[in-house]
Amino acid sequence: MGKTLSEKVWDEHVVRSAPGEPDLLFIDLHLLHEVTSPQAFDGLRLAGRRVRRPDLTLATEDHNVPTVDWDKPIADPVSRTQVETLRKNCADFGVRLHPLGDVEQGIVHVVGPQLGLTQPGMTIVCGDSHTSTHGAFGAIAFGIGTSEVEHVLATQTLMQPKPKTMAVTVNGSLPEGVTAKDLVLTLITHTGTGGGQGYIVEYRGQAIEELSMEARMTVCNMSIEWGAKAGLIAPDQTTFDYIEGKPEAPKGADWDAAVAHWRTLRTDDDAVFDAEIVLDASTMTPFVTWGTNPGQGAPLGASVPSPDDFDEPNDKVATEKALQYMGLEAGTPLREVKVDTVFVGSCTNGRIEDLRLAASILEGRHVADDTRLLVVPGSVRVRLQAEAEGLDQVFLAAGAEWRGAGCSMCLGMNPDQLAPGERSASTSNRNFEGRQGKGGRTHLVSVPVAAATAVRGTLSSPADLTPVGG
Ligand SMILES: CC(C)[C@H](C(=O)O)[C@@H](O)C(=O)O
Ligand code: SF4
Repeated sequence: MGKTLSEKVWDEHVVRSAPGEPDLLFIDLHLLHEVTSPQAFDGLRLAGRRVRRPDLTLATEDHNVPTVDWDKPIADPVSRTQVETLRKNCADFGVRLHPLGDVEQGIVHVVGPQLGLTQPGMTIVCGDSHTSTHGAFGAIAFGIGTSEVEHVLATQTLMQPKPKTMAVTVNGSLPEGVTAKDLVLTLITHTGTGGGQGYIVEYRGQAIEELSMEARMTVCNMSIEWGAKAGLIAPDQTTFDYIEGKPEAPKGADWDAAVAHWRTLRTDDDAVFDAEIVLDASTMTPFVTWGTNPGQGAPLGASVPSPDDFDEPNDKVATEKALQYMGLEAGTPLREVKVDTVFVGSCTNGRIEDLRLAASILEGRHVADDTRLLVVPGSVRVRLQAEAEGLDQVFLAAGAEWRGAGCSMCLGMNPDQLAPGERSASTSNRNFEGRQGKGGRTHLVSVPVAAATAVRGTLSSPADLTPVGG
C-alpha cells in the first residue's frame, strides 16, 4: 500500500520507533518567539545544557511588540520584559534573532517562509499553535508547548505519537472574489472546531492547487482552528517558484537536488487516508463569523442565526451565549452589522498579496465615518515591499492607519486592542471572547470583506461597493 504525503515526511524523520511508544522525530526547523520560550531557556540553564542546533533555530519578536514608535523602548513593562528576555536568551545561547528594528523582524510564521527557511518535506515546530501555516509548503509543522520547546532546544528532537491522516478534498474552483479565507472559514463551520482532532490533514483538489502560496498559507494557518494537529499541501511548481531565490533556499546543484526530492512528496495513488472530507469550492461565497469560535460562521449574505436553528442542545446554548457576548440579535442580516474597527493583518492575512488585495479595493475610496482601519504588515519585508509599491499611500489616502510589523490586534498582548464592546472585522484567525481586547467583539473575515467593510462601515463585500468614480 502506498503512503500519504504526511506519512512520507513523518517516516523520513523518525529517529527512534518502538511499539506502543511515541516516535522520536528529528526537527528540521525550530522557530521561537518571546511568549513561549522564556521557561524553556530557563530549563536549559538549570540543567546546564546548550542549544543543540542553533543553526536550525530562529527567533523573532512579534506578539508583544508595538506597531508604532518601534524605535523607542517598549512602554508596557510586561511586554518589555518578554522581549528583553528573548534577547538575552538568544545572546546567551547563540540563537539567531530578528529583533524589533531589524529588517527581517516580523510574525514568526511570515518570517520563516519569506526567508526561504520553510521548505517542503521538513518537520517544523514552534511554541505557537499557528505553526501549521508552514504546512502550505508540504512540511509537517505544528505548535508545541513550552516543555517541548525546551526538549527541542536541547536535543533537536521531539517525541510524538503518529497522528491519523485525513484528506480535505476541495473540488472545483473558487468563484471570483471568494478567497482562501472564505474556503477555510466554510470548512471550519462545516466540521466544527473539533472536527480535525487527532489528524494531520492534507488539503488537496483543484481549488487548493489553484491557490497561490500565500493563500495556501492562509488555509493551513487555520488548521488548528478546527482541531487538526497539522495541515499540509503537496508541493508543486507554485511552491518551487515561490521558494526559488529566497535568501535561505538551496542554490545551484543543491536546488536541483532539492526539487527532485520535493517532487516525490505526494500522496501515492493507492494510499489510504483514515478519513476524508469533500467540499465543492464553486458553491462558496464570502463567509464571516458571527460567534465566539471560528466554527460559528455563515455566508455574508445570511442573517445572524437563532439558537432554534440548531438541533444539538450544546449548539443551542453556545449560540445563545455567543449572541449575547457579541451583542447580536438573531435574524439581523449580517450585512447590517455595524463595525467599529477593521484589522487587516496577522499570520493568516498579513502578507504582501493580502495588502495588494486590500489596496486594490481601497484605491479611490475612503474609510467610513466612525470606522477605523488598521493595516498591519506581517513583517518588515512586507512593509517595505508594500511601500515600494505605493500601497501605503493608498491606505493613508483612504484614511487607514499604516503600521509596523507584528501580531498587533490579532491578540491582546500589545497596545493594539479593542475597547470593551467594540466590534471588529478582522482578517486574523481567532474570535474568542476577549481575544482582541477585553470585551471586544470579533468577526473573522477575508481581506476583501475587511476592505469593503471599512468603506461601508457594516459587514460588506466588494460587490456591495459603488464603483469608484460612479
Ligand atoms: C501566544 C501564542 C502561544 C499563541 C498561539 O499558540 O497560537 C498565539 O500566537 C495565538 O495566536 O493565540
Ligand atoms: S498573528 Fe495572531 S495567530 Fe499569528 S502568531 Fe501572532 S498572535 Fe498568533
